[in-house]
Amino acid sequence: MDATQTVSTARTRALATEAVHAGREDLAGLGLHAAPIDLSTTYPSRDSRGEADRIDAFAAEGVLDEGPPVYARLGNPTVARFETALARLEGTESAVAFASGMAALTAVLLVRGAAGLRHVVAVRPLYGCSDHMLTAGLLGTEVTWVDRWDGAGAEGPDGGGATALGKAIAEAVRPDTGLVMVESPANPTLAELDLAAVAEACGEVPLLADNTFATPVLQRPAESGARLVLHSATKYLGGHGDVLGGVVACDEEFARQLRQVRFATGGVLHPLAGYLLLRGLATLPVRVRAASATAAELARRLAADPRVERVHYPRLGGAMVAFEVYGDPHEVTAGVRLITPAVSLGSVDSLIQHPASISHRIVDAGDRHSSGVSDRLLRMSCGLEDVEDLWSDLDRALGPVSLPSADADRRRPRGCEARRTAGAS
Ligand code: MET
Repeated sequence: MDATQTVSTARTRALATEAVHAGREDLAGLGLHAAPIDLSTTYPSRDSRGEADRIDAFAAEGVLDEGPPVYARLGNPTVARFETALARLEGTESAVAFASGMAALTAVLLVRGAAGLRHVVAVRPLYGCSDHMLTAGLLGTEVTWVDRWDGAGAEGPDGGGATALGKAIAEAVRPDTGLVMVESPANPTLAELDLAAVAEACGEVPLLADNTFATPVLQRPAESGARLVLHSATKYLGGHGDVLGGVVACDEEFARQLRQVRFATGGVLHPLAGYLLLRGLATLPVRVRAASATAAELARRLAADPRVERVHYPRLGGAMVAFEVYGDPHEVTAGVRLITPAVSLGSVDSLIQHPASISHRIVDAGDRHSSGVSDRLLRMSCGLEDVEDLWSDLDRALGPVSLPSADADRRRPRGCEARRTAGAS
């Protein structure tokens, strides 16, 4: 594979600088400013023997030596630039990009399944389709759910629940466990967990942390011991709601296996998507910080609003807010005019959706409820609009104040009290 794909995990430059320059270091030498988009599906060579050797090496090792990738399903130079940049931001050796976040998760499960390690330990809530893939055993996997609410009270990194959750995970691990999977902050409740404690509890089993909501701007799970960092790149990495993609940041050994699965299954990222994702990374720190400030302010206002029963906002911060209304949540999604009523997240414009109807519809209602996904929960992705305009839209959509007696303590935003400043450096 292209030499730029494997990078040193030691980052010497600040995150904002890497976001703009990683994966592009050779451009000036090429006489270019913007990254070139290579749309080739195949790559000519008059040396068939040489190509045979390179294909053998890829089949055995998941790595191509220098030179063109033979065929676009093995690799693509534009996509490789995005992979290099994302690996640098997450502080991992490598990254492997896919057509979507679900294609990326599929590849991870196939890698482990192929090694005979078909058992997965997972913590709810997870994104609805991830939950469904594991619950239904679509890829021949078997899942043991460890519910973060079960007796642990493990709602935050600082709670004693971290130990209980770690214990529950360690107890759930079997000889055929190939993966432990978590989200923090989780989709859609924004529940957090102590990634370092979970990684420790995993022992030798790789921990996959979905970092889609936090992004490497707020949190780098590899530094806490996660071997695999998953992103739906469709969200904050792309940042403009116009590109679908997924990526796994990890060590080079795992990356080689992922590339082999990607070649076999064909879930490749399109080069144009690779270009857009690379471009999206350049503004990631600025977008995430600006949208997070807006989200924190909206969380504060929602928490003080008598029409809102409960607000979920991570201690870590971030641009997502979830809240439970006393009234009909469907009326709120129907009532917004500036905010887009749509699933997905991470775009420059704000989106709101009802998880029980869309993102988590496919999860059994009982499992949704027991993992804290109430039918009255709304999930909002804050964009870059002015906070006052967003608030007036939400305020109008929430409708008239007609109250059950509101318990101020219940309405306090979870996590806000102990919220840390995002430490992106
Ligand atoms: C197809 S529904 C969900 C899309 C996206 N993963 C979200 O959580 O919004």
